[in-house]
Amino acid sequence: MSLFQSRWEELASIKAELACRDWFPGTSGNLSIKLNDDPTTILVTASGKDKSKQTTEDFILINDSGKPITETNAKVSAETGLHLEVYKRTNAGCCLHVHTIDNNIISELFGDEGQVVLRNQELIKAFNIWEQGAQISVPIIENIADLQELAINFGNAINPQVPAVLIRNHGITAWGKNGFEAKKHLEAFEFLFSYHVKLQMLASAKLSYI
Ligand SMILES: CSC[C@@H](O)[C@@H](O)C(=O)COP(=O)(O)O
Ligand SMILES: [Zn+2]
Repeated sequence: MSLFQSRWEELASIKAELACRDWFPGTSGNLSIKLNDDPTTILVTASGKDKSKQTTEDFILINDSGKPITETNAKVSAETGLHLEVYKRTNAGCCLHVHTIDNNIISELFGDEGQVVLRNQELIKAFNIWEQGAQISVPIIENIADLQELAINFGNAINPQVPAVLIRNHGITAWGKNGFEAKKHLEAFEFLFSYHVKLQMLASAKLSYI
């Protein structure tokens, strides 16, 4: 199997799994996986598609400027610029962007602080942080309509030690050195966000009964 085919299948399988979790509502979300460095080649999702469906036009091969390098009628993801920032600034091999209710609520709850600090959770070990009292701080940037400016702000917010950035009331972009690690990181962040949202809800429900 060629490298192109194996990366295509790897990304298609991640896409199918995330779709089963309902993480691509309303055609939202975009995914990418790197094939090569020097010159950089990346498979990225086509824009505006129903990401719960599998088609032969799901991914487009692009260069490090985001331009397709094979013949295609499809358009690259509107948020390709954000993926390129990740590949430029980290050792990522795969990058996943999803909109979920939990990541949107967390981004709004902590948006004014510009970060959310996650701590006291076993699953922090998914980020390869093993010490007692471990914590991880996820940057949060404002969502703006100008996607070029959004990509610049997103790139500036990247901390190579933390494999994700939240975009306020929009979604999360998480990455890893390969597809397996990117999905592991994304799932761990979403677990931690869901835990915090539910805990916060329980805390405020309890207060209102007192
Ligand atoms: C249809 S709402 C979502 C989009 O505006 C965007 O944020 C998104 O995640 C998907 O864009 P896409 O161009 O399909 O990759
Ligand atoms: Zn998006």
